[in-house]
Amino acid sequence: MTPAARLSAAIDIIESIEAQRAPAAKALKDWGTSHRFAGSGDRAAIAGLVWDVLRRRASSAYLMEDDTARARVLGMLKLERGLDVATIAAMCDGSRFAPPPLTAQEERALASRTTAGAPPPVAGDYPDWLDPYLTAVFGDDRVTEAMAMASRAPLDLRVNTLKAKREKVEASLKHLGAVPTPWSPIGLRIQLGADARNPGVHAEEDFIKGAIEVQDEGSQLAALFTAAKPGEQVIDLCAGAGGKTLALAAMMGGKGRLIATDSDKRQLAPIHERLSRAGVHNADVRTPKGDADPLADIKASADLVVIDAPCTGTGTWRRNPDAKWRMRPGALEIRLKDQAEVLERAAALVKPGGRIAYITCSVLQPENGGQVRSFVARHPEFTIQPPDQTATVLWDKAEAFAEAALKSDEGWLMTPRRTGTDGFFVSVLKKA
Ligand SMILES: C[S@@+](CC[C@H](N)C(=O)[O-])C[C@H]1O[C@@H](n2cnc3c(N)ncnc32)[C@H](O)[C@@H]1O
Repeated sequence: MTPAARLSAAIDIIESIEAQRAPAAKALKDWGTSHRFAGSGDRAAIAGLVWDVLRRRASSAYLMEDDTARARVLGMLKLERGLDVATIAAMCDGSRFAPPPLTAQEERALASRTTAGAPPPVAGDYPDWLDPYLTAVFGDDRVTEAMAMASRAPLDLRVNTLKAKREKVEASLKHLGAVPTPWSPIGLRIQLGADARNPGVHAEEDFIKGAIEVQDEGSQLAALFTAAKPGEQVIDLCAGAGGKTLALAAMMGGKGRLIATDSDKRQLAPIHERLSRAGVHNADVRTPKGDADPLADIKASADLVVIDAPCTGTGTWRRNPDAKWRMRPGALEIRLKDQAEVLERAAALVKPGGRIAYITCSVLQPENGGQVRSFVARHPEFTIQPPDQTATVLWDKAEAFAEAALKSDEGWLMTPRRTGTDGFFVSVLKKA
C-alpha cells in the first residue's frame, strides 16, 4: 500500500471508531480481517496512524476547526508527526486509494493555525471531566504534563538479575538499539518508531531464556521502592500477570517466601509460565477458588505486602491513548472502592514492624494521596514512610530522582514529563 492509501485506511478506521464507539484495537482487527491483502508492514503503519490520531484526538480537531475523522488525521500529521502542508498535500493527491485533495480551508488551517489558546483539555488531549483532577495534581502544568502523557512511549525492559547482568544483555540487544534506562539500575530502553511495529523482543534468545521482561521503568522503580529483601515474607496481593512479582523475586534473590495472588484467576493465569521462564523457585501462587480466601492461613506475618492496586490507569495513557477517551467518571468511583478494600486486606496480613507498599499507575489524587490519607486515618498503627527515605534505594540517583518526580506527604508520583516513565504513584506504609 502507498502512504496515501494507508492514510485513507486510517481515516476509515477512525470513522468507525467514532461512529460505533468501538475500541480502537477491535476496529483495527476488523479492518485487518476485511483487508486480508494488507501486509504486516501496512497494518503496523496504519495502526501507528490510528494510535497517533487518538493521542491528538481533541487538539487535531481544534487545529482543523473540524471534528471529522479526516480532519483529525490531517491535524495529527501536523501536530504529532510534524509534517508541513506541502507534504500532507502530496499524500492527499486524489489519486486512486488516496484521500481527496486538501480544501482551501484545510490548507489554511494546516499552514497557519496552532493550538495556542485552546482550552486545557483540548491542548492536553484529555476528557473535559478530568480537568479538575489534573488541575489538583499539576496546576498550571497540566497541559504540558498531559501532552507528555499523550506522547509515544519507548519499550522498556527489565533485566532479570536471577539470570543475567544488564551490561551483558545490553550488548546482546545492541541490534535493537537497547540503552540503559535513566533511573533503574536494571532497565534497558528501546525507542520505537512511528509505526506500531514492535521489535520482536519476545523472539529474542534473552527473552526466551528469561533474562529480560517487558516492564516500564516506572513499574521497575515502584518494585524497587518496596525494598523487598532476601529472606522476607512478601505478599503480592494484586499480582495480575506477575509484572511486579517477577521484579520482587529478583530483588529477593531466590531467598524467602513470595506469595502471589489476585482476585481474578484469569489475570493471574500467565504468572506460572512467566515465573518458570524467569527461574523463580520461591514463589507460591495462590489462585482463588470460589469465595474462599486464598490467604486464610496468613495472619499478620508478612514483612511486606505489595498492593499494585486496581486503578484508572491514567498513568499509562501513552501506551493506550484509546483508554483515556473511553474512561468514565464511574470507573474512578469503582476503583476507589476496590483500592480501599485491598488496603484493608493488606493491613491484616502485615506483621508489626512490617510495611505495605501501595502502588498505582494513576496520576489522580483520590487514588493516590487521598487513598493513603484515608487509610492512615482509619489505621493509626500505620505511618507513612518519608518519600526521601523510600528513594534511597536509587543510591547516587536518589537526589536527581527527588528533583524530577513529584513528592507529596504521602509518596512519589512519577510522570512521563518528569521522569520519562509511565505515571506511577508509590507510598510505603509502616506498621507499628
Ligand atoms: C494493576 S493490576 C496488577 C498488575 C500486576 N501487578 C503487574 O505488575 O503486572 C491490578 C490487579 O488487581 C486485581 N484486583 C482487583 N481487585 C482486587 C482485590 N480486591 N484483591 C486482589 N486483587 C484485586 C486485578 O484483577 C488486577 O489484576
